[in-house]
Amino acid sequence: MSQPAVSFQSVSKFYPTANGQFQALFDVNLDIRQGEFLGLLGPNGAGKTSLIAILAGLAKASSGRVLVQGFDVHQDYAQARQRLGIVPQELAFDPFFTVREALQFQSGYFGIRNNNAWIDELLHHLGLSDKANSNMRQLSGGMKRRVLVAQALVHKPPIIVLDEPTAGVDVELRQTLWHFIDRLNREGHTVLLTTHYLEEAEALCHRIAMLKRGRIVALEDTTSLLSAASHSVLQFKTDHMLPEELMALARVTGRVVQIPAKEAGDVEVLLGQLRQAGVHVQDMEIRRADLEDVFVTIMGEAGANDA
Ligand SMILES: Nc1ncnc2c1ncn2[C@@H]1O[C@H](COP(=O)(O)OP(=O)(O)OP(=O)(O)O)[C@@H](O)[C@H]1O
Repeated sequence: MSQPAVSFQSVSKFYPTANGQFQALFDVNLDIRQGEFLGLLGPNGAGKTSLIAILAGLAKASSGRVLVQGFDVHQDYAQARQRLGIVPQELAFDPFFTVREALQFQSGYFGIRNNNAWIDELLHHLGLSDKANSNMRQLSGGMKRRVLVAQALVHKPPIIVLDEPTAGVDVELRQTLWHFIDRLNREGHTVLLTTHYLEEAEALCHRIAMLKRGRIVALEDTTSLLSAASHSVLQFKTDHMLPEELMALARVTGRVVQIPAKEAGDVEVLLGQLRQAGVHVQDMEIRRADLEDVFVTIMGEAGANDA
């Protein structure tokens, strides 16, 4: 098998806190294959940002190591960093640069001169061509986010790392971004994505890693993960309170209730329970489990005893 694009090897991370050491990552092992699109999912505080900060060389693992195409992110920092394009969560720019200057500056950081042809292509694909000469401070938040993506890609990195790139951005940018990233992935770039938008992960990622309280609790092809979750979901709307035994199983968002059902017989039982409790059900449907259902199930099961 060829060398992984990224290899996390027994990575642990402790943070000093007022109450002593806090362990954020526990012996994480994860290989990202060359050319794959891997989704790293986990609830708030699971350790995703810590893992990416270690990969980016911004934080040091307390133990273990991370290799980028065989280069250690600490010992061989420059070679590892050159291979990574990291789109960070937060927006930080020099407000006096124009968009093009910011991208030229970033190219210079990687020792690349005369990068204008690729910069033009990036601007075009990210819908920024008409902003090339605008000052960074004149751009909206969504436009700045596009520049962050362009900056991460100026040196055509083989590995693209996106840390919640679509948090709080509009549908148009999401579509532009995914179209472009998907194309780069098909051209051979490896992509690591963290996101809380499970629909995006389901649509884009070949493989999903799930992290819970600093441990990998699932690592599987997206399709196997979905087909292994053989259950269906009974979904309906209601204005009534559910009986306690169903409340424990259900995912409730406003008026929408979703309850896992393994077989057709279960649906009948559930409907019987609802009728008996006087719960009036509207817009009922039975659908296949999606990644969000799988995520909720795995997060509920995994490490339930180590809280
Ligand atoms: N500098 C720090 N000092 C102490 N604890 C920290 C520090 N950075 C992170 N943590 C803790 O480590 C754990 C993992 O945090 P991390 O930011 O990596 O999670 P995350 O999965 O990225 O979460 P989110 O989805 O909210 O961004 C959390 O419990 C967090 O409080």
